[in-house]
Amino acid sequence: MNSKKLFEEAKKFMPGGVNSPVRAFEPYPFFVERGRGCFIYDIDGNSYIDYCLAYGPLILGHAHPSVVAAVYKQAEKGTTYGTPTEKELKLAKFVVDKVPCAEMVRFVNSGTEATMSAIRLARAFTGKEKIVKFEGAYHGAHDYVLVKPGSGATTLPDSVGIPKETTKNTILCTYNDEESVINAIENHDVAAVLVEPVMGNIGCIKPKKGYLKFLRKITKENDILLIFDEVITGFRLAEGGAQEYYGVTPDLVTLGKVLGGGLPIGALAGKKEIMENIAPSGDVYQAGTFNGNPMTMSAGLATLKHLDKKFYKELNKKGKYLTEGINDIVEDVGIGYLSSVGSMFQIYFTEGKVLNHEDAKKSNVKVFNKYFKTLLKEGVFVPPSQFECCFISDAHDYKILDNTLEKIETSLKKLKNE
Ligand SMILES: Cc1ncc(COP(=O)(O)O)c(C=O)c1O
Ligand SMILES: N[C@H](C=O)CCC(=O)O
Repeated sequence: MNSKKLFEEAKKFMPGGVNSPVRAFEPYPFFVERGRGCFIYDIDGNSYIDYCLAYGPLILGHAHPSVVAAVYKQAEKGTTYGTPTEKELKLAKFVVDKVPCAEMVRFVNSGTEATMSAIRLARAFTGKEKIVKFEGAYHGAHDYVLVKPGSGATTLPDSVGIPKETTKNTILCTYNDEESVINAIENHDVAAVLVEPVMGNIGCIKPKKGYLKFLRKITKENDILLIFDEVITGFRLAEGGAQEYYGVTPDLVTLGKVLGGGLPIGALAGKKEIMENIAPSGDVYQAGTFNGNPMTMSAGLATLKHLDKKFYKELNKKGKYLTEGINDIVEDVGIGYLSSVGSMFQIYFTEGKVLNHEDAKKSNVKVFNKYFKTLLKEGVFVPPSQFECCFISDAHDYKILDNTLEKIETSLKKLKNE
């Protein structure tokens, strides 16, 4: 069966034919046969250079030999026990060692669980209920944060099925804008400011100079916890994530993606005095059958052992090479606006800078969709939405990057001439 037929069949058995909305694109998503290095192969015999990388986790590329070996070795010993293993301790020590704000860690199974638990913890610790979130930021698919979210929900109305009682405590602010945060804090008793330090679910938007420092200062002065949602940026921008990259230390961090080496994971970490409020040492309930799963811990450890300072220097150098190349193309051809940081990037089809959700939403989605389809035909897979972010892995070499630049140029020239 080919992808088209499988998708028709899948729609009969799974809502929309997929298990996460962003995966469904027109006319049908390709069904994957396998992945290797920077390539993903579909069941129809096509291969693509992959810049989606499963939405971020695959920093070493697909099926890295040391990750495969670690997972295989663990599988032979059992896949889950419901009782502690030394691997959890090793990964927790790794996080504490590398991530500036992390003194203790709780492993969960997804970024969604991580932010949900971090908010609960922040509310318990501060005794307050309101949280600030930014328009266009995505923190997973739970009720507290599905208010003007990014990612697959960007172009949809806010999800139905969420009680108003739940979201009345979620205060929306504008990213890269000081005034909206000052107003929110003046008018509400805020427990926590939750921010993606780099917005990675509305494309890719960097914090303007000093913005994260401003958030740190204003939260500290008002007894508000600052939570960095580093599900994307954690172990992506630097060993210590965005907090190391930008030199701003939050009170709590949520992690996921890269940390699990391609297996499902989430984590929350932070100062000991806050983290010790989590059960069983404290009264904030958090639990999970698969928390700290040994398969995930193995994949995480096998991945993180490659991620030292030298690794990020090289990865970010590749990021600079590719994005400078794209920027030149965008300027020469006269279409698109590139936004990037480290090994993360996105092209918007809009005039002027993209500093927040509103700017991003001005992008011409129809043009983006054409760009996506042309690139796919050329053998390059970027996430199928304007409001997702592209990633580079260690497996993308310079020859591949040059090849990608040629294909992006072809695709943008086609669009320009239409
Ligand atoms: C910044 C951010 N937070 C939270 C999440 C939720 O993570 P998950 O999809 O693992 O639940 C995501 C991605 O989905 C994310 O990008
Ligand atoms: N933007 C999301 C995570 O970063 C994409 C993953 C998903 O929702 O399937």
